[in-house]
Amino acid sequence: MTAVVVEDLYMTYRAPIRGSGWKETLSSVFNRRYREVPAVQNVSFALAPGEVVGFIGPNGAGKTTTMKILSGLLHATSGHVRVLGYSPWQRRSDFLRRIAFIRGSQPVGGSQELTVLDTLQYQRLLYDVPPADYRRNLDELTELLDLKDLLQRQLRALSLGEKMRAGLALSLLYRPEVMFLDEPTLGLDVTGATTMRRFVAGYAERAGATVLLTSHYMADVASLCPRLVLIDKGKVQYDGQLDQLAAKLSPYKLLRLTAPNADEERLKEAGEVVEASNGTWVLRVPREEVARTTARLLTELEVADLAVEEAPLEAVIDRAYREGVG
Ligand SMILES: Nc1ncnc2c1ncn2[C@@H]1O[C@H](COP(=O)(O)OP(=O)(O)OP(=O)(O)O)[C@@H](O)[C@H]1O
Repeated sequence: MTAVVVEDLYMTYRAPIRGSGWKETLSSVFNRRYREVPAVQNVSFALAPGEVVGFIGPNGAGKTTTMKILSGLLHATSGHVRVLGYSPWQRRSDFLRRIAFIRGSQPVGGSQELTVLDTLQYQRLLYDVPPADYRRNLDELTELLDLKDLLQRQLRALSLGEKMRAGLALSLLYRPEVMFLDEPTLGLDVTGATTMRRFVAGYAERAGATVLLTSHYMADVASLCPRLVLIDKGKVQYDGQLDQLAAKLSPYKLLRLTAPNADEERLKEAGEVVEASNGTWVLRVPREEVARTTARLLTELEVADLAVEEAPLEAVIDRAYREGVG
């Protein structure tokens, strides 16, 4: 059984055309015209239960639209979508109890005057969480998300990182089996983002949850997602393993070499020098020549340390966005 199935998904928004200037604005009130904005075109992919998959693409690629369709907030123009066997747009309560859609840009909705604890209790009633499960889950989430000092505070008084932790607790209180995470580390500091990643990975593993995650931060993708679905202009450009994408798009590897007495001119013959400081060099070497170049450097130089690294993921993804995956 697959957790999420998307086949031939299309979504077109109907956006009103508004004129500029008061005359045109007034006339567009009485004489409405619309234009069709294609957001998702022929998207297909499937997620197995327990898979954690990165859903990435440049701004406006169609990621949030797809997630809104998968969580039932939007009805697709056409195509076939199933999440845990349900049609999401029907928004049946038993479906909603098994999924969570968490957005870094709006981590907690509802009244901002309520305290975190009140909101959690309200959530318990809304999602019909049995009292014993509620207490157990709340204790666990309080510990893992460091919520103790936040429980009595009003939502409106929380920082972005604190709101995100509260938002996660609200969504995970009912133990969803599928999570759609839309930029969960948006605006978080380094520690906040690391906590978030660790928490998501831990929850997915413990609960066996399926996770589809969008992020513009490659550190999220690299640390959480062995598989990527890359979309651009509403179409899937790549669906496969992250490391295979890196191998395909980056014909180079980096050799990080510490050799205090090395001659830079000699190193330039081995590869392009991209960094040099205090006896440590980073050379960019064509992938197919890495083994030969490494062996040569080790025999010719007095090498204190040598490591072979993949090109940074940012560079790989930037290339995928600019030039396509091909
Ligand atoms: N309510 C709407 N009405 C009209 N067009 C929309 C609407 N929402 C999104 N779009 C358009 O649909 C396309 C896809 O938008 P979407 O928000 O899904 O992209 P995204 O990949 O999530 O982008 P980002 O990374 O910037 O959040 C864009 O061209 C966007 O302008």
